[in-house]
Amino acid sequence: MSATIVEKIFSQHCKRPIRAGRVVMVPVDAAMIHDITGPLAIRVFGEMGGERVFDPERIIMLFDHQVPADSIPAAENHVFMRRFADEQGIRNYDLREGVCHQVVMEKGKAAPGEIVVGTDSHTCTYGAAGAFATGIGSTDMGFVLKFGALYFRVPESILLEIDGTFGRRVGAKDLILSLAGDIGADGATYMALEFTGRAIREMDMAGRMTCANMAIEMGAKAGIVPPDATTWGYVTERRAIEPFDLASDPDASYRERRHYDVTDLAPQVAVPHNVDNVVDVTEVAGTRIDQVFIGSCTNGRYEDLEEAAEVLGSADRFAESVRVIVIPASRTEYLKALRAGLIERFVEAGALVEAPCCGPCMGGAFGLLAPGEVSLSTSNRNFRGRQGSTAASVYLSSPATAAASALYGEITDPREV
Ligand SMILES: CC(C)[C@H](C(=O)O)[C@@H](O)C(=O)O
Ligand code: SF4
Repeated sequence: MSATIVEKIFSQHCKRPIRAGRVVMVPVDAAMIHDITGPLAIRVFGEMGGERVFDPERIIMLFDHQVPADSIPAAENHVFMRRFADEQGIRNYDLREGVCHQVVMEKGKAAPGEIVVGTDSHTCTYGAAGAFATGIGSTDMGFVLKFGALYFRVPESILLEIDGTFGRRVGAKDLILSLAGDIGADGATYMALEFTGRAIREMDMAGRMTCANMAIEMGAKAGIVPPDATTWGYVTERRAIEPFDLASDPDASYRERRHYDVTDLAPQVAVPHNVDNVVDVTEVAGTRIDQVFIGSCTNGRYEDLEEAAEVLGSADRFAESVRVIVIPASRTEYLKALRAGLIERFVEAGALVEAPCCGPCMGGAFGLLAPGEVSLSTSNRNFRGRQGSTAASVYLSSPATAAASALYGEITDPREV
């Protein structure tokens, strides 16, 4: 019987054929917790009588939302989590390595065919590695920490066939914003989005991560890119694993099949205050902005910084009227950008370059907006109040559009720079 890639992943974990709609208890291959959601998960683990975690090697703990600690309660959370890591022997790597999703991917902790959970909604990012990855609540995570397994209702899938080739300065972020605009913030609720087609096949891992990352912005349980040579190249560089075939059967049963072509796609912008409120950049060009944020688990990779630096070109400075905040998503990405001279260019041009963390993305740590201020951000959410005052406005775009806009102090079409 034919199956989607998601049904195959669940079937392999259950060792019997499983189709969408079934509720099954499955073992997870890895579990990620961070500084905001981790403490509650650890407490639930304790309340369940948990003494030892199911496997310290499969648990990834990271600090990213509030680092360095921006309040005494945040510092207390960090202490609590460090103590738990020591007690349990959770020693994957430095807790301050960077934004959780970037770190899980770059350390090879998610691989094709695996099931990975995390107490963060953008855990779906690891679908770029061909894993079924999804965000779960801290209570569920308490159970996972103890038992290494969780109940799932196996989701139906929507097949996205994305054809064409991107125009100059248009890419993965523009695609995923346009999909959010078309499908809507709740258009894929509890489904898996399967990304296929030429535009995806030709996309690098950074772009695939940007796409999978935002599956949740359409309500999806997961986003997944069937593994190909690009995926295996990335994963085998990071862990010892033999490539194998894993793809949906051509006659698999989908909830829906949708076709798109990126050839004529313009740079996209999500306008306040919803991610699915998406327009071509030309419709909002000229909107004055106070802050630009280039970073986050959506667009804080080396490739994103390179895209922004390319738009900056040989210009002396970003516009005086704009605060430009650049945050590489991890220490590894930071070092790559540093060694390539990108960080130097951003600092010369007037940007504030911060150490890897979530930064202003969630308005948690710093970079907050005052009432009436406007931000353009390469992150994934522009909800009211997300980056500070509820009377501020957040627009979302690609790194190229963000850099072009930072140069002129207003939303700018990067194709014109
Ligand atoms: C803090 C965390 C629970 C949250 C999430 O789950 O996504 C955050 O990362 C976000 O982006 O809003
Ligand atoms: S960078 Fe933003 S979206 Fe990503 S995990 Fe951090 S707060 Fe959430």
